Amino acid sequence: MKLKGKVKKIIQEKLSEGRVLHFSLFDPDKVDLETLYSIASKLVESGTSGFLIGGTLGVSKEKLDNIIDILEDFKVPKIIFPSNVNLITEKADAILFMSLLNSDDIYYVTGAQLIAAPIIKKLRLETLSTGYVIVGHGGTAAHVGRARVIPYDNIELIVAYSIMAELFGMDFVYLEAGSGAPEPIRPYAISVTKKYLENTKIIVGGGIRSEEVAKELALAGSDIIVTGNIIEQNLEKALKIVKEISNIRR
Ligand SMILES: CC(C)=CCC/C(C)=C/CC/C(C)=C/CC/C(C)=C/COP(=O)(O)OP(=O)(O)O
Ligand SMILES: O=P(O)(O)OC[C@@H](O)CO
Ligand SMILES: [Mg+2]
Repeated sequence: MKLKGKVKKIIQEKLSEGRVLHFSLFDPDKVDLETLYSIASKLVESGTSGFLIGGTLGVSKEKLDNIIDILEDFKVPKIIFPSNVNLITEKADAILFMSLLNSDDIYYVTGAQLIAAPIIKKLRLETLSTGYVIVGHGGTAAHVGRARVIPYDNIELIVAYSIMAELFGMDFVYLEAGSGAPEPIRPYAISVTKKYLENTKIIVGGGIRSEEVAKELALAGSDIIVTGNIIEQNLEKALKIVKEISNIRR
């Protein structure tokens, strides 16, 4: 189902009900196209609120388009999680229009966004403006994005970057520990950051592999929790995480 132009509204409505959202990340370089539909339907049944589609290495627009075609029927938004300008497709409902705020490479701060902006405008693709901030382990995204990775326990820097995102008027700040990170963003970092933000919502992802951690991050103030690897590695566990998050009311 096409949800273009309605994605931000859907997210805001769900958050205003006191809910915490779960987004499922599909990495086009890793998903098995044979099982994708059934995995997606189990995730939707368990309460996932969105599909993030994106990856760092090995991701082509063709792979991206194939995945969105398979996910088309689901009544949850298909949102591009871009690693570069080649991953813009009108098949998606929205794109995280993101800037890697702690990158040392201007390309990932405003360079890719300059190229992408006119294309996105022409395609009338809905944008979720996002300050992408890589913390801790960082993973492939940190390497490719030449991020000056913030230590897990440097709360002051995490807060400062999050305030930056808000002062830029961004819809979201995405606190990223990196795909497959050995440990996730600290709940304490979330709860402190939450105190400083009025409008910008917090997305957290990277290394979230248990219901307990997901619940802690949700109760600490995360608005959207993203899991990727656990879906690929242990679907049962992933579904438990989605259910745990979906049952939370703040
Ligand atoms: C706005 C547009 C079109 C582009 C912006 C591009 C930016 C800012 C990129 C930041 C740096 C970067 C490489 C981000 C990747 C984000 C992402 C898709 C992470 C998930 O990647 P996984 O594929 O799960 O990680 P692995 O490759 O380690 O599996
Ligand atoms: O794959 P995981 O470790 O769940 O991370 C999700 C996302 O934050 C990766 O960019
Ligand atoms: Mg990948």
